[in-house]
Amino acid sequence: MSAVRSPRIGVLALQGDVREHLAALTDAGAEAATVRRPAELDAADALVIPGGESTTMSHLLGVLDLFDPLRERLAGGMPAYGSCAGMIMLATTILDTRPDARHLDALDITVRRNAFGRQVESFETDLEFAGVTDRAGDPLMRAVFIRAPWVESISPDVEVLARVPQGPAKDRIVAVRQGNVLATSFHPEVTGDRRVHRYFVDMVRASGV
Ligand SMILES: NC(=O)CC[C@H](N)C(=O)O
Repeated sequence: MSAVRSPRIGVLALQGDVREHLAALTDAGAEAATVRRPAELDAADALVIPGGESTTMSHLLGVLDLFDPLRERLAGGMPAYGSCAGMIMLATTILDTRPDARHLDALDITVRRNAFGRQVESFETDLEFAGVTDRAGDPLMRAVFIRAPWVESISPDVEVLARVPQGPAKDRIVAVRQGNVLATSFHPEVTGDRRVHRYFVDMVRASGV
């Protein structure tokens, strides 16, 4: 009899905080590995798409022959978590992007790129994250936003997990989930708080992959 194995979670390693996501996933109980080639995607049960520049990421996915296989895996229900540019890549509709940028259509939301504008391009705030900070004794979550998108609108089967708590962007949606797909406008990999990665690893386990 074999023990239940840890989920194998790939981190798309084209741009962004790849090492930080690998470390956070390992801390959260997953086996984590970089994904740069189709065979590495095949070997993963689930995928994290880090931040970066979504238009560049879209281009690189095409160059590396990853775009179509990734779209297919997502359409087949592979769990995925996108942070910042990763959220943009997963969405169905992007505002303020380049006409030639492609995206993965896995999350039925409209996202606005660089939505917070110049004055608050990068900022941090403490927020409520549904299913995480509302458990007894769990503190608010520190969220770091870097030229981040926000979610402008969602379809009815998308669950809102977090909103901006105060300031000019108060109540804007910054974390969502639809089935096996999770996305945050902010970067939990940089704070040392592993709760979002644990939430995702739990999602992957529950998906039965
Ligand atoms: N930190 C980030 O991932 C920024 C996202 C970037 N502004 C984009 O549009 O893709």
